Amino acid sequence: MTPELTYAAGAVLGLCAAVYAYFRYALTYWQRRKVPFEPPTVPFGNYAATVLGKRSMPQQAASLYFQNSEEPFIGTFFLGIPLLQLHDPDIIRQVLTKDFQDFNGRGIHFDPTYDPFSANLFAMSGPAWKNMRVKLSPTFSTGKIKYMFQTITDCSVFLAEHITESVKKNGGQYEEDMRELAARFSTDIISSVAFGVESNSMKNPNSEFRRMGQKTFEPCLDVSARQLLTFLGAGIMQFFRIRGFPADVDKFFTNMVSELVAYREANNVERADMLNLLIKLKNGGSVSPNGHGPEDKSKANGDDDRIKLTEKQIVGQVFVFFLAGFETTSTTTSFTLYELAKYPDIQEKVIAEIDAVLKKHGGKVDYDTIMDLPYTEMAIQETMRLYPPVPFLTREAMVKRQLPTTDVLLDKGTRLMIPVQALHTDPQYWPEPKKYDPLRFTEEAKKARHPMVYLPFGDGPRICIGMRLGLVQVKMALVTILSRCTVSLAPGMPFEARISPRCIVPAPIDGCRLILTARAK
Ligand code: HEM
Repeated sequence: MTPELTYAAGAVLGLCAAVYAYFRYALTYWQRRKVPFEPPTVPFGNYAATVLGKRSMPQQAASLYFQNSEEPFIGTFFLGIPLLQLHDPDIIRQVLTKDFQDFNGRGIHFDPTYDPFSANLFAMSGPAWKNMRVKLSPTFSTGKIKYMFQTITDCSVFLAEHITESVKKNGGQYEEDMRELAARFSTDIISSVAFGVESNSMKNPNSEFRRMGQKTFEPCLDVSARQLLTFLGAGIMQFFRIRGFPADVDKFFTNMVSELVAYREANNVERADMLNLLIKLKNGGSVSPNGHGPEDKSKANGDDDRIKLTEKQIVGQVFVFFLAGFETTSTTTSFTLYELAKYPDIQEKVIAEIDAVLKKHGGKVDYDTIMDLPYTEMAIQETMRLYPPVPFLTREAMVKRQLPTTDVLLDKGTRLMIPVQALHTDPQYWPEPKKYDPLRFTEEAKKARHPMVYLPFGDGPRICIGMRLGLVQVKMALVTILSRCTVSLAPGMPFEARISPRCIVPAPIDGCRLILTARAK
């Protein structure tokens, strides 16, 4: 071996030893703080199974939870990064609500200096988040959802036509992957209500919008790695200047929004969509919470309420609406249909309720019809218990302080994680947790349970801003489909869904293939 090679080999060995020593020390973080912890390994911490693609991040968090369910919290690591996993519902309540001020960040990737998309409501923290949340909240009020309802109805016409034509063409019965169909339907809705653009995904499964949606959620290595790092490895993203989304997705949305903004401003176009409201905010106004109406200048509170949105900020917000709004609702729709296909007695009750409500409202599907479906809503809630579209929540300690109700001192910047999927299936809160039973969500049953063991939309001031819109979308899809067809499992579909170990949002490995049979009229 030449002296140069010997030198290089020594340097590499030295570097490896230094990295190993760093990890060994970093991984004693919780031990040094006397926090109960699950023993980590170098270099993946407690998430080796996730990094190696064997168990998704929420599946691994659930596994850590059930190994330590008697502990109110445990110290874990993603790579060398400490992550405090909370189990006790009282501590979770304090963090999400009462002590929110000190835990208002998500601790996820946020760096607009090289990744402007990261400057979105989901990722922001502190006063900037609060200011943006105040500005955007009226966009999701009941009045605004009623205002957008016609757009949602228009999209459901395409879904209805697709189903009616397909059953007719196939002699009254046919097979469809409802996961894909629900994704196309929710892509149409969200692109209309967010951008005022007809994505045409119902008619054209290869539409640009649908392709972009697939690109952001497909279970490939690139997407999985970006998602994992976005949530758990913000520092690594920043260090290597990795963007949250592939460059072509970024470019597609940025170009589209700037063209739309320029066109609407030049032609004074007003549309019933979120972009319209964001353009108003860009031009210095606030928006009234109830309906389209004129800008509500009386709401100005004198300080930051009058700060204008920039075009980049608009892009970040509409993109996060698209992202947060389409996969969550389509996942919920398709898993609800899957469970109803498995349990015909529950399906019958949902259909009977839909029929009765349609009769009561003269066959019209308007906002009031959709809000008059309590049993269907309970079925949806039960679906989100078993398959929470956002299966964990994160928060960040914004100051050095105690973990609520304990004497554990948290450093500023400590990441906290709430394993929603695990809480939703813990037998101490949910007897027979695997059983699909909408009656878990009667008013009495809900009152009897700790509210923090069911968190499909999160809780506290950062609760999902699109919750009402999301539920309207899911109910609209169910009404449109089940008023026309019944559903049953297609041959070969497993009775217990196998969930992909590569995705953060629960994705069934076998898809959601169902048989749709035209209902006798
Ligand atoms: C079934 C449908 C949906 C589910 C299950 C869902 C779930 C969630 C969850 C769990 C959070 C985090 C809450 C927390 O940290 O406490 C969240 C945040 C958020 N969601 Fe949703 N979501 C849904 C639909 C939507 C829709 C339709 C939109 C918009 C079009 C939307 C936009 C957002 C945004 C912008 C945030 C960030 C809020 C903030 O940080 O202030 N979501 N969602």
